[in-house]
Amino acid sequence: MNFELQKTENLRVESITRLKTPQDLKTRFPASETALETVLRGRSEVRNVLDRSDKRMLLIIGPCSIHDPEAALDYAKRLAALRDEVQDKILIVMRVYFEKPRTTVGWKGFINDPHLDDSCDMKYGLRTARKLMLDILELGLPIAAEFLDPIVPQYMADLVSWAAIGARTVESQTHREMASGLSMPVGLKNTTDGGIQRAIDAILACRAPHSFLGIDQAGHSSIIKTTGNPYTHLVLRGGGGTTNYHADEVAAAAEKLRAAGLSDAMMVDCSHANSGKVPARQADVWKELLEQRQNPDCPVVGAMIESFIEEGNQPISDNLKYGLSITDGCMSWEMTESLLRSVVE
Ligand SMILES: O=C[C@H](O)[C@H](O)COP(=O)(O)O
Ligand SMILES: C=C(OP(=O)(O)O)C(=O)O
Repeated sequence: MNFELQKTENLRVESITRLKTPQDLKTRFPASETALETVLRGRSEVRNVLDRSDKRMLLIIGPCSIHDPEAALDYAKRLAALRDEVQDKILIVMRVYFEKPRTTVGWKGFINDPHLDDSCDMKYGLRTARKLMLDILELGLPIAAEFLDPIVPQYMADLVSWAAIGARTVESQTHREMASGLSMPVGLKNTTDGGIQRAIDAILACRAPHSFLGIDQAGHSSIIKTTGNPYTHLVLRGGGGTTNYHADEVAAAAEKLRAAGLSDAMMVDCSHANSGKVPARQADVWKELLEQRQNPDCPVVGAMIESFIEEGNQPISDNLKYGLSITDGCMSWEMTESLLRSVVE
């Protein structure tokens, strides 16, 4: 065999397509003063909740994933009005999730495959995602996102007020490094087996400075040096076939955080394993959290709910129902409104 003639790289790569740089996209879709004010106010309010100087409950709420920008903006308009109604008691930030981590394979979210047909038109995905975020921010509604691909934050982290590192990536050094340089507070999910130690390790890792490889605003590969992110915190989401939002589980998690020298201020995801992925059960989790918060020492400062216009979810098809999730099931808008209004009545 003549090894000299053998190709040794890209043997399994079909194509590589260049994209606009992050700077180009931002020039094409710049943030207005109103949008930037919404981002900054959102970040500051979330930090105040985590520091407990703002006693309101933080609520990250919105669809499991964005697949239809029109329906997402429709939802955002309703949520912006509800946010104003409940703002004395609840600080609402909209879940605007464009990236989906999968257990095995599946649709990876709007940025990766915006046309839902495996054409993976990421040019359109990045552009449309940024445009939708700007439209939502114009409503005065701050945005929460999960960051999965380490390149994506360069294109849109400037528009995000709270970010998540998910249960499937919380142990990944790449994601911990990324979170150490993000400008907004970052919630670290417990792992899918329900264990919280990896998330606590992640908080410690994200708070430290790191140096790693990434891209700059011009798209050049670069050495990124970060200072560490002090607003990294735990998000309990259940797992391993069980929940972890009950008072004794929250107290045990708080104890572990304090033992690690961390603040025990944490959030609870009412969905995922905590709801057994039954959308309406999120309401039971939410109500129990409100009860726990009657105790002034309760470490739960925030919650997450997956909510959209219609209740439930649907498989991807050519005939999608408007306002219905194509990933995990969501609580309906009707239930969302009545659940949140009942807190201020
Ligand atoms: O939040 C959404 C899902 O729980 C997550 O993306 C994993 O989904 P999967 O187990 O269906 O792949
Ligand atoms: C994937 C998500 O959550 P988790 O990482 O907890 O599974 C999510 O919130 O969309």
